[in-house]
Amino acid sequence: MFVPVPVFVVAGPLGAGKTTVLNHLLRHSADTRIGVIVNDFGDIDVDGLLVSGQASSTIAVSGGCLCCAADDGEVAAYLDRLTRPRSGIDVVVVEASGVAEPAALVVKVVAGLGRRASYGGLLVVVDAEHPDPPGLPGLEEQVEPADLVVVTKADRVDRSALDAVKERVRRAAPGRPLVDAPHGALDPSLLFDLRHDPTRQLTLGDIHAGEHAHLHTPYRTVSWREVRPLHPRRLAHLLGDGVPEAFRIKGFVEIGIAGLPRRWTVHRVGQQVRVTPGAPGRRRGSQLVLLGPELDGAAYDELGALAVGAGEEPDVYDLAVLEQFVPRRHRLSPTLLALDEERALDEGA
Ligand SMILES: Nc1nc2c(ncn2[C@@H]2O[C@H](COP(=O)(O)OP(=O)(O)OP(=O)(O)O)[C@@H](O)[C@H]2O)c(=O)[nH]1
Repeated sequence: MFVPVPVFVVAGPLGAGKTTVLNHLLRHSADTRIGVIVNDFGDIDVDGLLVSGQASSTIAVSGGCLCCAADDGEVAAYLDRLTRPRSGIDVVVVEASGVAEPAALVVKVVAGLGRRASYGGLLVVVDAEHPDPPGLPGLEEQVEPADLVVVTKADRVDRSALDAVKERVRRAAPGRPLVDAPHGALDPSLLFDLRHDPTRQLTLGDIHAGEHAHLHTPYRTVSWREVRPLHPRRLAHLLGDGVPEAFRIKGFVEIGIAGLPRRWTVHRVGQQVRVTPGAPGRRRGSQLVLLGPELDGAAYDELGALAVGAGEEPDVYDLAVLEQFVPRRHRLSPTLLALDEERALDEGA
């Protein structure tokens, strides 16, 4: 019997943890073959690179928001491609960009289903630390159309703040399942067994299509590439608070210290900064995307100063400054500094 391929939408504001949840699902979905459509608002396809290699098939769409795509057929064409019988895909997951309006994206997806796909439901990711990022629809508006609400970053807030966020979710999306997903750890069956309640079917009328564009208007994006290695201390400054207007920074960087892992993945969400060794893809150099409602060209001045200059040689002390943002288990500088000290003692003896 022919069974249409369910299509799930994963949405939530910038940096909430959508890609982290999606990657967890991809790694823990056993034999389920998952096709993914990943949408990045910036010109550099960061999320696409972070999920590709794990999904059975990935379509990455960058440089704009799918929910505003002028061409209604765009989503339909992607779904058609992923659900062709020979692709063998069991489930499709669409990851929204962080500035998407979830309801508007769902309408686009439902309109693009065709005969081989069915709408599975909407998972909305809520960041317990930043439930209302600047310039984006508030928490209530985000979760109202959800079929499943997932809370991330409980580890970043105290109990009362977490309870307050959950209480807001319960009021805005009564009766909808609400679960924690620390570092993206969501049981895949919660998503794949989801049944969308058709009585809550959204229509374009519901989302006031005419007003929809306003939600994106305040958000600006700066996409930046550099082929020279970056200076770790200056990068740390930029990620810390060098461009306070950038609510979100993400991408891959190459650090200029001889003999050390050179490519890193970086994330900033509000005040949370995380840098981890390694980066997907074979592209050399650094690629960063900055997003924020107040962002302007001044960001390029900070970015322009990041590369290691002629005659400069960043050392392990510079690395240590960047490593304040690296999880303890990945830090190299404590070992290198201890070796340095030992060597100095030996030489002094
Ligand atoms: N401390 C902590 N960090 C988390 C958790 N979940 C995700 N993160 C981190 O939050 C940052 C952003 O996560 P992403 O998954 O890239 O967020 P996103 O929603 O896909 O981001 P955009 O696509 O830019 O909107 C990354 O550094 C993640 O490691 C969590 O539960 N706790």
